[in-house]
Amino acid sequence: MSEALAASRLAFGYTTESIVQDLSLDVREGEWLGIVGPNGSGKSTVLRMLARLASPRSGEVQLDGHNLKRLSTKHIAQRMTMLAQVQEAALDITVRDLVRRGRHPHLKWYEECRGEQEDIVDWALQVTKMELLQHRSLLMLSGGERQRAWLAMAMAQTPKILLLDEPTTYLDIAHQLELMELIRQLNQDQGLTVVMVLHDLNQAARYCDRLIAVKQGAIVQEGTPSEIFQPSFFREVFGIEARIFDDNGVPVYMPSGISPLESGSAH
Ligand SMILES: Nc1ncnc2c1ncn2[C@@H]1O[C@H](COP(=O)(O)OP(=O)(O)OP(=O)(O)O)[C@@H](O)[C@H]1O
Repeated sequence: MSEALAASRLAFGYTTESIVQDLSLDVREGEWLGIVGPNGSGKSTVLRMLARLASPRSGEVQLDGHNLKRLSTKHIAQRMTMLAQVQEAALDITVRDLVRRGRHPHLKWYEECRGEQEDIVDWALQVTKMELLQHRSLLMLSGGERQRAWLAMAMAQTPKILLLDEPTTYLDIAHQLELMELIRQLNQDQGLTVVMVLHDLNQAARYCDRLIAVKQGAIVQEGTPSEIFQPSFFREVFGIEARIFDDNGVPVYMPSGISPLESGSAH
């Protein structure tokens, strides 16, 4: 399997203080990679660098073997899209118009979104279950509905690589599972490469092929969910004690308390 994205020796900081240091990772084509770690550890920053929304102080990201810095925005948008953690303030446009924006990278400047393009918009609305709300303004949606509208836009972009930052935050449990199942379907049927920051570690273990744990701007552990889910992982990365169970081959953890030694030092 070839690499869809490769980051080498990334460093980032807003001030002289480092937020990310010497971080390298590869994302294979068709893989579902989960990024986990405590609050403020640098997960969103890493994702933003992979999407070229943040420029590394040093190091580089390659998309399909090409330095991201040298690719056009349009080329990148045809290959990859990112659904950010907190969407910008709601716009007064309809859900359908938002989703149509997902087609822009695939249109010539003079082309309008119609015909086959509109079929893709219909498909994106359908798979995200937003058909009934498509004529509603974004201003008149709940947080979860708005989240799904942005996901529909990302789907309409028909990316090969989807980057998501805690996409389930505003969703109730049924919509969380629907979203994860939808992404699984796209991942398995269409080979969509997925990189996802997730706080729910049990969901991460259930869906991701591989996990990387980030702490203080560096990768501290990496492996399949079964390799990663050990009491020492929860203690060292999150500062908690946990028991691990097996649910038909999927590891599941149950927290039992704050680790005495790690207490207060997880962040
Ligand atoms: N605009 C900014 N200016 C200065 N520092 C920032 C800025 N944005 C983020 N940071 C800091 O960078 C660090 C990493 O933030 P980042 O959002 O990448 O963490 P995260 O692991 O995604 O956190 P969370 O799980 O809370 O979403 C944090 O310490 C945060 O306070």
